[in-house]
Amino acid sequence: MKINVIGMPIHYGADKEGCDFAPNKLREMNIQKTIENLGYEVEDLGDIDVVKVSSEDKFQDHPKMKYLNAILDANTKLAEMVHQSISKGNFPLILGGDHCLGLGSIAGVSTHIEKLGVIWIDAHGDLNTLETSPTGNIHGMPLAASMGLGHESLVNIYKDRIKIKEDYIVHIAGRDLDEGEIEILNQSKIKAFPMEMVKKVGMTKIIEETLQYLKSRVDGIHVSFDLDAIDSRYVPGTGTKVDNGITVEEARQLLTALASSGMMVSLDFVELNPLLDVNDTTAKISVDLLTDIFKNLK
Ligand SMILES: NC(=[NH2+])NCCC[C@H](N)C(=O)O
Ligand SMILES: [Mn+2]
Ligand SMILES: [Mn+2]
Repeated sequence: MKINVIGMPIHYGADKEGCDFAPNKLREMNIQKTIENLGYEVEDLGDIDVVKVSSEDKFQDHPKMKYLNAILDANTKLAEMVHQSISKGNFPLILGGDHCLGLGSIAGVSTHIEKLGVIWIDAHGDLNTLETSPTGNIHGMPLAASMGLGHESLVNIYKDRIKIKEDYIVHIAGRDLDEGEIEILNQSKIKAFPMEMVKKVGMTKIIEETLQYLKSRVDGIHVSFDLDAIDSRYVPGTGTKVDNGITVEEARQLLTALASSGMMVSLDFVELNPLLDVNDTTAKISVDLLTDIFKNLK
């Protein structure tokens, strides 16, 4: 299997500079060589071209969603690139960038797999719509949009249709959801394993239940990993840190188990912010986790 690295240097969804530097940071840290050394052929498809918008103009396209058109444009290009990658039988590794890129990656993967499962690993819900969002930051909206909730421009990005079925979604490590997101989650068919449940039953059990749940329902799984799922004390280099999260070891256990399930078809690795990082701690954790994922990928 060939791996395609796709860089998405975007920070508009977070409205905070820094995560746009992450794809190149990971390249500098030899992510390609590291994966090649595991025996894979790796082709880096480069970066998605993200148009420049001045921060004064963030609300120019919509009064409640920041940088809307630039985000739609970049994610449409990302969706096409992911689509091409999977068409060739390759595995797309999408390096963020902020989590708005889930819009594009899921749109691209979902053109190939009718019953697409999504595992969203995140302290946040990313289940806001423009009505519920307290910030107008689009990185808080991609999961809702992918299942058909929110502004139609986000929902219908790339292809005019809903991208994933609610009951094919598993959410893990949530602990900082906005009021409106809690309502959306409770009314949805998403299978959620919030942080308190991870603490109570342990990661081994969460992995077992996640895979058991999805195996009978879906034909392939897209994993969307937000670094802030990890406890704030271990990951200084991410933009919306939350305490009481999973440990680095738990993240490794989860990601390697998903990789070895034989069902993972694509991966988002998002919200690394090199400008906030301390001595490259978070960048090193990122390379380390990615290495272990590809060591175990089946
Ligand atoms: N991908 C993320 N880190 N999302 C953080 C979202 C934070 C908050 N819920 C918002 O909508 O603004
Ligand atoms: Mn997120
Ligand atoms: Mn998050």
